[in-house]
Amino acid sequence: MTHARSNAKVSSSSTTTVTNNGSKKSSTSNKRTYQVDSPVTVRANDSENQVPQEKSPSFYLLPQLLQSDEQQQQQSSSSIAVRQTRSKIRKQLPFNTIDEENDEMVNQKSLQNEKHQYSPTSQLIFDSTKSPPGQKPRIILKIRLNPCKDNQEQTSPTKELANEITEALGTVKLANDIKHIEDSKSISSRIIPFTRNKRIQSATNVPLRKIHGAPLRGQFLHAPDIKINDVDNSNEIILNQSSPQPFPLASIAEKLPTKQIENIIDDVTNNDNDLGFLRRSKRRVKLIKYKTAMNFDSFIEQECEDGLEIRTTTDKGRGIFSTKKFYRGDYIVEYAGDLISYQQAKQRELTYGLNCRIGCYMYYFKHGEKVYCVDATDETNRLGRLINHSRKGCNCQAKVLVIKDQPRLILIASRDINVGEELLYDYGERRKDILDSFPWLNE
Ligand SMILES: C[S@@+](CC[C@H](N)C(=O)[O-])C[C@H]1O[C@@H](n2cnc3c(N)ncnc32)[C@H](O)[C@@H]1O
Repeated sequence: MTHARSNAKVSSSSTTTVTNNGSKKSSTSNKRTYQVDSPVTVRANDSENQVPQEKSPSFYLLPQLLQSDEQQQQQSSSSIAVRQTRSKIRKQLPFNTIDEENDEMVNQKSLQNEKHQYSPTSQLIFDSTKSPPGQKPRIILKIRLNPCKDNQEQTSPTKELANEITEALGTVKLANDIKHIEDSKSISSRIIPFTRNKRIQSATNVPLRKIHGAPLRGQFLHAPDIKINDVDNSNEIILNQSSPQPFPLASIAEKLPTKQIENIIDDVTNNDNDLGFLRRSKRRVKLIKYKTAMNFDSFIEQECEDGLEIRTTTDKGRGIFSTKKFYRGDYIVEYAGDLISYQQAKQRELTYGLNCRIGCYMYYFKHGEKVYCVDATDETNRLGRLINHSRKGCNCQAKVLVIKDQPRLILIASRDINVGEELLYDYGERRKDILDSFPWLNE
């Protein structure tokens, strides 16, 4: 980002609140309240119309996904094939998945009433098991609902959920074979990566869109701002010899460490002295391959800017403020703009430099061996470009995420952020002459 030019500051002392465009407000109508308290597992038969017991997480068989023994064996011998199959299936699901790499497909469904009194969440675990000889292999979609706090307005989630899945996938059959309950529990208890108080970020206002040909409902995209309660393990059953073994990858997944690859990207200004008077911020961008990258992918693809609003500040022009609580590690917003090469950016800088009214919205970063720039100079309705700088009091951090081979810049929360706080990140400028000229960069 260039700081040698003056910026288009909006100077106003009023505290105007401008919410982002209406699209963010759209799909909150589909809200319901459900409660399920004790995990009861139900599974397996072809009766389409039976509804699992009230207050029960349930298993659903996806018949169209059942494979032959031969296919199953082939898959067992090849983890790549397994991943491909799962990836294929994932694309058919009407909701996002996370943790794909670990062979676990956990989906979060947000179910909450309008006053946000309830925060039950279902987890959908995609569980492929190795079938015992003579039995058909199966793929199970398991839905587990966390208890909600209040007891009002309880309805059965399972039927509605089944309807929604059916709507999206075409054929889903409710499962009802109680005799396999213990096997299923054994499998699930080994596969479900329940983390204590794990929290999944919400973006409940994301409108209905189509991705991979399947409709995505807002509430399926991301779970609400809740903590997933500890699992009641009282019903956990230890896997016994006669139980079907968990799918190999699934059991390995438990032991896998979080796959986090961190590359501290060199300061791009280090090997670039030819910009002359056009100085750029020194930025250090962490490239992180998120284990939950799929989750962030959808935030980016849906242009999610939930929980943010523009306000005019007294001394920094416009700024972005939170309208909801963010937690450390949460996706905040994409620094959206034109992704251009270093050479193109140089050209644009020269043009912009001629006009002192153009502010600095160019974010340079190195990805792999290449230097890129996201040029957000054009006035758009995207909010990332309006986030101001703070060195000492920043609460966001820039990251590079690769989507479809393209580096994307996002800002995530570097600490918990309360409602009403201004979002700030460190522009990274450390050169003395620049800091002398723009003292606010030091603050
Ligand atoms: C990416 S823009 C941020 C949005 C900008 N405030 C606006 O109204 O368009 C960066 C510019 O905002 C201003 N800015 C950002 N952080 C600031 C700070 N801490 N103090 C003063 N000005 C700041 C500077 O003019 C900077 O060049």
